[in-house]
Amino acid sequence: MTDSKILIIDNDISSCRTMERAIQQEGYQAIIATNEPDAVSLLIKEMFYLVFLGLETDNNDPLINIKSFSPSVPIIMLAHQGTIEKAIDALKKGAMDYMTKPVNPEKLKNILKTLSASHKNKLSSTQDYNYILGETPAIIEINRLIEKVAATNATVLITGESGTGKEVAAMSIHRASQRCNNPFVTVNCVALPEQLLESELFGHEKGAFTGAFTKRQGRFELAHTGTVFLDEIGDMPLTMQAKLLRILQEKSFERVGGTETLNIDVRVIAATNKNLSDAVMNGMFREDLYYRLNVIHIHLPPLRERKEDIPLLVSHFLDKLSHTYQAKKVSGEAMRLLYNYCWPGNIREMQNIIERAVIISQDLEILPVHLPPELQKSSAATVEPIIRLPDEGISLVEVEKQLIIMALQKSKGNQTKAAQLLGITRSALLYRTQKYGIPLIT
Ligand SMILES: Nc1ncnc2c1ncn2[C@@H]1O[C@H](COP(=O)(O)OP(=O)(O)OP(=O)(O)O)[C@@H](O)[C@H]1O
Repeated sequence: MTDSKILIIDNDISSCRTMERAIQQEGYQAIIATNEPDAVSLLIKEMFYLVFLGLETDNNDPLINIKSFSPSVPIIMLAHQGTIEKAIDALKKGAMDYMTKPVNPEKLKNILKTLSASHKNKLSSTQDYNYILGETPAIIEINRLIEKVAATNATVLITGESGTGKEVAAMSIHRASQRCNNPFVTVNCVALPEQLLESELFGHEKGAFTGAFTKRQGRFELAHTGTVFLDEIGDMPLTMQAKLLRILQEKSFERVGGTETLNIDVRVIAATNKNLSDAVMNGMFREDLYYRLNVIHIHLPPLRERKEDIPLLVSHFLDKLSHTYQAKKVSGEAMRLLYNYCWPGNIREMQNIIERAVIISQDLEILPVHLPPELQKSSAATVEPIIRLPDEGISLVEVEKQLIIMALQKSKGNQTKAAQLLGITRSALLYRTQKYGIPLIT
């Protein structure tokens, strides 16, 4: 079971064995990796409940490396008296906690008990919002869709601007599916040059090209019985698109330089922030592949189109950060700035801004001064008077009606754009048009 595996990464084998015994006594399975490459290949293949990371493996920041392969796994640093400062630094980079060596088995067991209790709490609180955190109608609908598609093996295409949570959605589908205890393997199609991407996806045989000293399994093979998440699919080179199409159609492939045909059972979820139908028209994306991928389409709206979720997301991030830093709350004025901002980097940007604010505020409260200048600017722009107040006064209802009509005219009747111009959701716009009897066709 996924939840029962704990990975120990440390080159101090006798310490690993002590930890292994304590872990087993608590009913978990311990897996030991004595070097970073072994650890990475385990992290690609399996999902772990927890990782212990010894600082002796520290050459090119293994913490960051592990987080890139397994972003959500909690990591506990193992530190010597002399390396405690480094361990504290690791906490700032996202490690959950640290233990000093020699490891005290009782302390280790306590950590496992605390984690298990907080895991149970987390599970009961995540049930409130199911998969994607949010209460706006669009997110409720997406969560329903995630639940439905999770029960199938259908290919899913997830679209949305950068930072809207496409990977979170893909992972949610995997976790809610029958494949949840099998691998979830991510490939970022834009991060790798074409030749490397091919070997990364399909693996290679020994001697397939200069530098291929050993046989290597590709991500599809590693994901057998699980899910492959192809991020930034819109940037996949055309030659690779043809090979991907074959995998989707025939569920088979050959390693680079190999003749043996391998059959695999994987579910494919792809994501892009590009407009794939435009790419098809421009000849940059294969039409047949587009239809193959687009069996189920999930579109994640940008944060500015679901502003009502902003306070909920802010408190979610504050809550998460309170495990590492002192618990803080956001002042009313700062919340207003957060609400008014247009969030071009979406939820990722919000997460960074809240983390920065939590770190720099000395107080228990986050104030406007702790937010970056662009948020203050956006607020100044929104308060700039755009409507003149006549001497005889004007009713607010009338102002709202006029603004809605202006937004619909400006967007040439496009409801999504009009809602964007007003900083409200499309359903909030439709509600208001109905309330005031404003016709939708302008
Ligand atoms: N609904 C959500 N609740 C909490 N955190 C979220 C949510 N959606 C996204 N995030 C967080 O926002 C960040 C960006 O999410 P993610 O990587 O899934 O976005 P993306 O759309 O795949 O971005 P990109 O296109 O740049 O790859 C992550 O740190 C993720 O944990």
